[in-house]
Amino acid sequence: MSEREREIEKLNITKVLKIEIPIVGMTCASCVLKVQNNLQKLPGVKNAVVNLVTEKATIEFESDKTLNLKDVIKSVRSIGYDVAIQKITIPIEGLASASASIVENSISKLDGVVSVNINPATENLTVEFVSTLISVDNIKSEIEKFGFKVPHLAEEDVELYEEIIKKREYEDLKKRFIFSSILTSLILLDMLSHFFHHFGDRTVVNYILFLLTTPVMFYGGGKFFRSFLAGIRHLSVDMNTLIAIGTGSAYLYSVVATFIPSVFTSIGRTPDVYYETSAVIITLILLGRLLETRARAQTATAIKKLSSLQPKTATLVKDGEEITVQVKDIKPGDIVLVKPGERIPVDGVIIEGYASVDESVITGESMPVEKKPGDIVIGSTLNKAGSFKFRVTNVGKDTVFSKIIQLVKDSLASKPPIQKLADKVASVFVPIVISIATLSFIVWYLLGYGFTFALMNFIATLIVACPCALGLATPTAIVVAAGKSAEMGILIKNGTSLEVANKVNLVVFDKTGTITYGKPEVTDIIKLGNLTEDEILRLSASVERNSEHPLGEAIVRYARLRNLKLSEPKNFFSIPGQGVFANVDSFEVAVGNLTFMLNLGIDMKKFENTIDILSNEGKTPVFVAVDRKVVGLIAIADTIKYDAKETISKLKKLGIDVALLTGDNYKTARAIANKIGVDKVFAEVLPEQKSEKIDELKKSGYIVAMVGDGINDAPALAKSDVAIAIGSGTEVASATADIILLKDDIKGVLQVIKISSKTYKIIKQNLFWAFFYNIILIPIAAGILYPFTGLLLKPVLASLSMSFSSVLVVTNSLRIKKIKI
Ligand SMILES: Nc1ncnc2c1ncn2[C@@H]1O[C@H](COP(=O)(O)OP(=O)(O)OP(=O)(O)O)[C@@H](O)[C@H]1O
Ligand SMILES: [Cu+]
Ligand SMILES: [Mg+2]
Repeated sequence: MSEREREIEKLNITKVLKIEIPIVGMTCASCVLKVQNNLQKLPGVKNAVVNLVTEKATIEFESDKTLNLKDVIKSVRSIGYDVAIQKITIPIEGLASASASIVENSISKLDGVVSVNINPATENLTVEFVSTLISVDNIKSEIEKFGFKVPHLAEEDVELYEEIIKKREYEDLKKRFIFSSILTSLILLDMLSHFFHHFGDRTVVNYILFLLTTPVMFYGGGKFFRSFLAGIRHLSVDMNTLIAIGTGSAYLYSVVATFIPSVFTSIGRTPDVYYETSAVIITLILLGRLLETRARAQTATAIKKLSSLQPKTATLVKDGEEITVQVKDIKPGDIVLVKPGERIPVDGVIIEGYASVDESVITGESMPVEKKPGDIVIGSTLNKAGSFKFRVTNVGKDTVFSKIIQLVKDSLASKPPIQKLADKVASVFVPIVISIATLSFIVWYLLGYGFTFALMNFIATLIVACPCALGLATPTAIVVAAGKSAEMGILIKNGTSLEVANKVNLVVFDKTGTITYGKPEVTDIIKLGNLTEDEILRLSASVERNSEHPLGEAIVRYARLRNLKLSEPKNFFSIPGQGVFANVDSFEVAVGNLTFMLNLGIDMKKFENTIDILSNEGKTPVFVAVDRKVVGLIAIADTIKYDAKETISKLKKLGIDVALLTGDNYKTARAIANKIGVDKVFAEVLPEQKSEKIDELKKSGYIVAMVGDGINDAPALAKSDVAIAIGSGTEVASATADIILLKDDIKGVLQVIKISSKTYKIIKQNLFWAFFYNIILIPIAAGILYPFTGLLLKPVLASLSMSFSSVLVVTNSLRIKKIKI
């Protein structure tokens, strides 16, 4: 069983619920791990994944257990981080103190509500809640249940709220940075001028430096120390530990030297101070975080843009009148009017009028699609011209567009294997670094290089080793890649497939509906007996009426086109991969391929030539036998997709093998394969054998991407290493696939492979920078090269390079946006 099959099975057995919680205050890979591990310890939690870029924890838990939000918050807070909690104050008219407690009670029981507080004096209700779990509207309608009137609240959008928190955090960071940098420049000014050293009293200077540095430490770097202290209580270490120990040790030493210099003078040492080291490091780290936050915000722009495309209001037609309503109030069955230039609010079926719809938000294809009554329209797509009414089918979370956004968001909560490895390393990294730094301090001190020298190496080692970039390496790349591909109409459901897609060396294409448009048409009718063409067609179409096979549909359609009157088939049965059989009028009619005819005991020798001629043209010959006698042959052909040939030659140029997999006869398949430049053809494969074929290919050493329609080909897709479902724009969720191409052409396969290899390359570069770079610099910072070359890494340089490495990693990830395909 493949990992995916196992996953599907797992999902079926115990129903797993998933919630998303926004977390604030995480800075690095070890923070992510700490939060993850802590959440995982909560009872009932099956899995917790934290994304540093979206700053969300996705918690999966068994549905028969309830997850207490308070426990989640407690668990997050206990290690020094916080859940982003939104607070809203709602004025409620006539809230008597008697009913107040009832309202308070029922609201506090809602999922996602953290606390409720009623102030009877001001008639205000204050609710703290987690915006990913409950909306202001939910709270509002709960209050209204008790008959209170809630005034119109400012349209509080969940996404928007997250922006506000992020912005507030950013502004806060900026304030701290500006404050620290001013004080730090004063400190450096003093250092450079040596003014006071020449003219002033040394202790006075130290006092001034103390006064300048202390606010930098505890206001500027306050967060690092708070998280450090919270971490100590749980014996957990992270980036903050390194920064706090590094800058704290220099600071503490200086404080002692300033206030009780006798401690040092008594053992014959000068009471030196290192205030500037601490201040500069803190300021540089703040600068790095500031730049990184800015770059990080850009990584998710594509996804944000996607969410912002959902319209807020719509025109509802009710009793002949047009009223403007909120989109969230629309229900299935409602009739909605859409005018030119408007976005279609939800999914539905046109009942009146015509439209020319730009579906690029879904498919990435900007050519408008013409729509008429009976056609499906998808919410959030743009009506360019024409105005129409449609009946609503899906609203809210059920719309295609919401499902797409959800899939994109889900993909951000998954980690590719390469990151799991990095996580493992990160979890042991910090304690190891602390040991190395301590060891280097002891060694240098014992070797007699002096206290200052030992201390500076100690600090430099701690700071340069900070793994903050490690936590950004993968998620930033994945967020950019997910956004970029969504823009092109590609949904990558998980990080693993992104990693595997990059290693694929064989792409297997299903034929019907994948290489071809899947709308086969009758091209020839050949008489092989006494019946007329129309009679051959009428009898076969009468049988195929009951078949759902595209070939059958083509025959029926053609018969209808010729206005033939079809009969009712009796005793219908179909044999997958062969054909169909039924009694029509007084005849026994069989319609199917050569195998089917042979199985019916019909001698087919004399038709071999005809079969060859048609097959070599890429047509599928379908025989019609009446009372076990072949009376005719219907040739059916499907159009090859316009971009098949080009895409396949580009895939081959990348060194990837390409194969065609079909139930159709070998010659027809071969002819089509030749037209598009495919060498490997697996034909006459019965539907249930397709997955065995994939298995076989995998065993022979291929890493197989299977491209199919996601519905008929589900078993074969499930077996492949990377399952790519094509053109299932409206079936987003049902498709068994890792990657969904929303557009009905096959270029997407090439794009997927290019995006994944680019992303994977960037992730590898990022991990290298974030990690090996640290590993190389740690020994240098610890002073290993000093005895041979005199090379050392000053603490200030160490903090520059650490800050630089996270900015570099994020900026590098942004390069995925620019990929050209
Ligand atoms: N309803 C039918 N009417 C006529 N022929 C049929 C029917 N069903 C199957 N066949 C015959 O069996 C063959 C194999 O069918 P199958 O559904 O396995 O593959 P396919 O649809 O032709 O191709 P692909 O595997 O690429 O989807 C068809 O090519 C056709 O010759
Ligand atoms: Cu760091
Ligand atoms: Mg088929």
